[in-house]
Amino acid sequence: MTVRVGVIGAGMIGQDHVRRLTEVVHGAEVTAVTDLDAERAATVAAAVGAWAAADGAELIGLSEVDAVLVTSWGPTHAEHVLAAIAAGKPVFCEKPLATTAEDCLRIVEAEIAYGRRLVQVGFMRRYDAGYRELKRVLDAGEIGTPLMVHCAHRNPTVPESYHSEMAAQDTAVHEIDVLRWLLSDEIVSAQVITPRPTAKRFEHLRDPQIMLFETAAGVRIDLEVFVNCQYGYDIQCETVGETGLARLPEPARLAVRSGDATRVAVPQDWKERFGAAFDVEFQEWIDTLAAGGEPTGPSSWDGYAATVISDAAVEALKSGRVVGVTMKDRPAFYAEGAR
Ligand SMILES: NC(=O)C1=CN([C@@H]2O[C@H](COP(=O)(O)OP(=O)(O)OC[C@H]3O[C@@H](n4cnc5c(N)ncnc54)[C@H](O)[C@@H]3O)[C@@H](O)[C@H]2O)C=CC1
Ligand SMILES: O=C1[C@@H](O)[C@H](O)[C@@H](O)[C@H](O)[C@H]1O
Repeated sequence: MTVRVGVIGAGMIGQDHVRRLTEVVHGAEVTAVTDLDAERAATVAAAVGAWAAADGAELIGLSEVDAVLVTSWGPTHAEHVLAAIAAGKPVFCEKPLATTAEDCLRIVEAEIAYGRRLVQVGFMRRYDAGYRELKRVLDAGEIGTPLMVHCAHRNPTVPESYHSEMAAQDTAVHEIDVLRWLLSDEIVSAQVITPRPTAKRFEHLRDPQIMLFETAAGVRIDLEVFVNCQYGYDIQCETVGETGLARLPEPARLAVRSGDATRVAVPQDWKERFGAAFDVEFQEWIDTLAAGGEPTGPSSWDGYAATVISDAAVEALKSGRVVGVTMKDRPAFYAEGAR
C-alpha cells in the first residue's frame, strides 16, 4: 500500500521532506502541499504532481491524504496536529510538538481520547546510527550504570531572528529528547551557566550557554550549546558509566593527507549531519503506517516532556537558579511497552 502524505509548511525542512518522501522513501507519495505562501505551495506541489491545498484544514480533510506531515512554524503545530487527530489521521510533526506545555497536553489528551497513537514527533536523532549504537551499548550494560553525560551542540551560525531562549527550545531540545531516550530516565532539573559571550553573535543573543541537567536516577548531564561556533555543525555526546565510557562516533568522512596535515571535513548543517537519520525516520514511519500499525517513534508524551524541560531551562537562564521540572504523571497510554 502507498501512504499518501499531505504536507503543511513548504519551507526549508518541508521541502527537504517532500524530496525525501518522493525520492528516497519507498511506499510513500506526496499528494497535497499547503503553505501560508500560496505561490510556494503551488511550486512545491507542482514539482511532485501534488494538489496545492488552500490551508491546513482543507489538506487534512482531503480523501487523497492518508497521513499528515506538519513542517510549519512551531506556534502553528498544535492547531494542525489537533485537526489531524480530530480527523483520525496519523500525523508526523516536526519539533516542537507545540510551543507551550498546555498545547502539548491538549494533544496528549486528544490522542488518548481517540484511543490509538496517531502522533509522531520529529526527533530524528533516535534514528541516527551512532545514537542507536550508543543506546545498544548502554542497554546492554557494557559501560555499567551511566553516571555522567558530556554533550555539545554547535551550529556554525544562526539567523538574527534566533534569540537566547531558542538555545533551549529550538536547539537543546534535541539533546533533551535523545538523552531521555538513551538513558531511559527522566530529567528533573535544569541550570544554565553563561560563559564569556562570543563576539561573533547578535547583541540580543546569549551565546554560548552551558546547560546542566539532572535525571531522576541522579545522572548529571552537561551540554554546551554554541550556535555561532563558526567552524561547523558539531554534535558530541560522551556517556561515562561505572565501568567504561561510550562516545558518539564522528560522521564518516574522508581523511585527506596533503602537505604536512590530515584534513577531515566537519559537517556544516543538520541536513548533512542527520540526513541519513531523517531517511530512516521516515522509512520506518511509512512502513508502520502501511502495515496499519501505530507510530512507534517519539510520542506526544515525549513532545510534552521535551517542551516542559526546555521551558525549565529557559527559566533557569533567566533566573540563574536551578529549576525543578514539574511534569504531569505519565499516562498509562504512553507507558513503556504499553502499545
Ligand atoms: N529536526 C530538525 O533538525 C529540524 C526541525 N525544524 C523544525 O521544522 C519546522 C519548520 O522549520 P523550517 O523549515 O526551518 O522553517 P521555514 O520558515 O523555512 O518554513 C516554514 C514554512 O511554514 C509555512 N507556514 C507557517 N505557518 C503555516 C501554516 N499555519 N500553514 C501553512 N504553512 C505555514 C511558512 O510560510 C514557511 O514556508 C520548525 O518547527 C523547526 O523547528 C527545522 C530545522 C531542523
Ligand atoms: O532543529 C534544528 C534547528 O531548528 C536548530 O535551530 C538547530 O540549532 C538544530 O541544530 C537543528 O537540528
